[in-house]
Amino acid sequence: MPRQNKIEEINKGLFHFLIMQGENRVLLSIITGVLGGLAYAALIPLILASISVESALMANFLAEEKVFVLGYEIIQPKFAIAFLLVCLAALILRAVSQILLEGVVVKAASGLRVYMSDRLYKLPIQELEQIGPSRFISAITMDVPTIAGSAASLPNFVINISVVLGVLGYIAFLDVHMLWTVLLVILFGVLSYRIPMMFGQKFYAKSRDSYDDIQESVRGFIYGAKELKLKHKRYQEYRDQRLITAEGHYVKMQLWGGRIFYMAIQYGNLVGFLAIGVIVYAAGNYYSLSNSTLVSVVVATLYLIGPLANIMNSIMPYSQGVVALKKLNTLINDMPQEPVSESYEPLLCDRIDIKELCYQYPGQEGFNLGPVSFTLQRGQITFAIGGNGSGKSTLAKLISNHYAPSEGEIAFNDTQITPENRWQARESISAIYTDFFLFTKLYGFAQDDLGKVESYLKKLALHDKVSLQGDMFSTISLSDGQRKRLALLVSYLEDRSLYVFDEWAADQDPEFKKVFYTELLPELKARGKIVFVVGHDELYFSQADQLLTMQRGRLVDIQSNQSCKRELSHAI
Ligand SMILES: Nc1ncnc2c1ncn2[C@@H]1O[C@H](COP(=O)(O)OP(=O)(O)OP(=O)(O)O)[C@@H](O)[C@H]1O
Repeated sequence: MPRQNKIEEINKGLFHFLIMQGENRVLLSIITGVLGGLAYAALIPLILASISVESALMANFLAEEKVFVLGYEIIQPKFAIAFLLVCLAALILRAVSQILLEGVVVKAASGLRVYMSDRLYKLPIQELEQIGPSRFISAITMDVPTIAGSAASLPNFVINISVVLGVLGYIAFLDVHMLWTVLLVILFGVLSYRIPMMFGQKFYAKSRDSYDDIQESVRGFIYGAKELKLKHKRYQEYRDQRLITAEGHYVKMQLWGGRIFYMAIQYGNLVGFLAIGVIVYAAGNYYSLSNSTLVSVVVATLYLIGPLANIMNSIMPYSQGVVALKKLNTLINDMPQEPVSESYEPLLCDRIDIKELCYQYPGQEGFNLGPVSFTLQRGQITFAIGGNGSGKSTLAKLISNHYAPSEGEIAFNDTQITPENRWQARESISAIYTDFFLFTKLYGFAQDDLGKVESYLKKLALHDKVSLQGDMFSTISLSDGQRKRLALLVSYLEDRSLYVFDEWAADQDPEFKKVFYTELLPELKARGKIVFVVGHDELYFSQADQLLTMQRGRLVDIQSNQSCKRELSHAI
C-alpha cells in the first residue's frame, strides 16, 4: 500500500494506524514485549523456588559442586545462572520492543506532518481561509506529538500486561482459588477505575478545544504586536479577554482532568495491595492455604503492583492520544480535497471567457458576487476598479482559479474550467495578491530561467539590495514595496499567459507606480499576456484596454480602450 494511503488509516484508530505504518515492526515489537514481560514475570517463581527448595526433584537439580565468584560462594549456581539469563532476556526483549516501536512512531509522526502539509496543498483556498491557521498549527504542533507519545507507550503497556499475565499464571500454579481471588479484585479495580478516567478524558477534550483559542490569541500577539504596543488599554483588554480567558479555561480543564487522572492512578496503584489484603485477611484462611503457599502468593501479588501501576499510568497518555486523534480526524474531515490532476501541463490561454459567474463565500450571507460576464484577451490589460468591498479581489481569485465559482463558468480559449482541469488552468497563471508570500528560494525554476534574474533586478531597481546566490535571494528583508517588486520578479520569471495583480502598486512610490503602469504592464501586454489588474490608480486608467467597474458584487460598467481614455481626460 502506498505510504500516503497508509497515513490515511489514521481515521481507523491509533492501533490500526500504527500497524499500517510499521507493518511487521509493530507486531515484532508486541511479540518481543510479550516475551520480555513473561521473562520479567518468570523471575518471581525463580526467586521463590530458589529460596524454598521443597521437592526431591528440585533437590536433585541442586545437587552440584560448589561455585565461588570473587571469593563468595554462590548457592544454587544453576538457579543463579538461570536468574542471570532471564534477567538478560527481559532486559534485551523489553529494550528491543521499545526501540522497534519508537522507530515506527517517530516515522509515523513525521509522515503525519507531511500528510497534513500535502492535504493543505489540496485544500481549496476558501476552506483554508475559513478554517484559519490556528487549527492547523495546533494539529501539527500539539496533536501529532500527543498521538506519537501515546503510541510510544504501547510497548510499556504490552510488557506490563504480559508481566501481569505471567504472574497470574504463577499464582494459578500455586493455588487456583488465589488466581480467582486476585482476578476478581483486579477486575473490580479496573472497572471502578474506568469511571473517573472517562470524566478525566472529557476534561482533557475540553482543554484541547481551548488550545485552539490560545493559539489564535498568540497569533494576535505576534501579528498585532505593533498595534498592541501603541495602546496599553488595547493590550490589557486583548490579553484579558482573549489570552487569559482561553488560558483560564485551558488550565481549569487540564487541572480537573489531571486531578481525576492522578486520583484514579493512585487508586489504581492500590488495587494490588487490595488483592494482598483480601488474600492475607480472608481468602488464605478461607481456602486453608499452607503458610509457604500463602507467602508465595503474597510475594507474587506484591510483584504485580508495579506492572499494574504502569498499566494504569499508561492509560493517561493513551486517553490524551485518543482526544488528539479525534481532534485531528475532525480537522482532516473538515478538509475537502481538490481532485488530483493527471497533468500539470498549462492550458492554452489566449482568451478567457467569464460567463454568468457567481460566487458566495461559504457560510456568509451578506455578500454575493455576480452574475458577471466579460472577456479577457491576449495582449490586453484589464483594470477592475470599484469601492472597497465591491468584490474586485474576489473576482481576481475566481479568475486565477483559487476560488471555484458557485455558478457560471470560466473558459480558457474554449476549454471550460472544471475541477479536473483546474490545476492545469493554474499553471497558466501568475498572481500577486495583497497577502502574497515570498519564498527565499526560487523553487520550480530551471537553471536557464535564472539567467534573466540579474536584468529583472535592475529593471525593478533592486540590484543594489538583492542578488541571486545560486537559486536563492541574498535577502528578503526589504521594505514592503521592495518585497512586492521581488514578487513581481518571480512572476516575470514564471512567464505565464495570465497575470493577475491585486493592488500591486498600492505601496509603490509615485516614481515606481509610473514605471509599473507605463512600462511593466505595457511590456507584458507586448509579450502577448492577458493582464488583469485590481487597483484604484485613476491616473493610469488610460493604460487599460478594458475597465471593469464593480459595485457591491455586481459588474456595473465595462468600458473599452477609447472610453477609458475619455474617462481619464474627464478626471484630469
Ligand atoms: N475571506 C473572506 N471570507 C468571507 N467573506 C469575505 C472574505 N473576503 C472578502 N469577503 C467578503 O467579500 C466582499 C468583497 O471583498 P473583496 O475583497 O472582493 O473586495 P475588494 O473590492 O477587493 O475590496 P478592497 O478594495 O477593499 O480590496 C467583502 O465585502 C466581504 O464581505
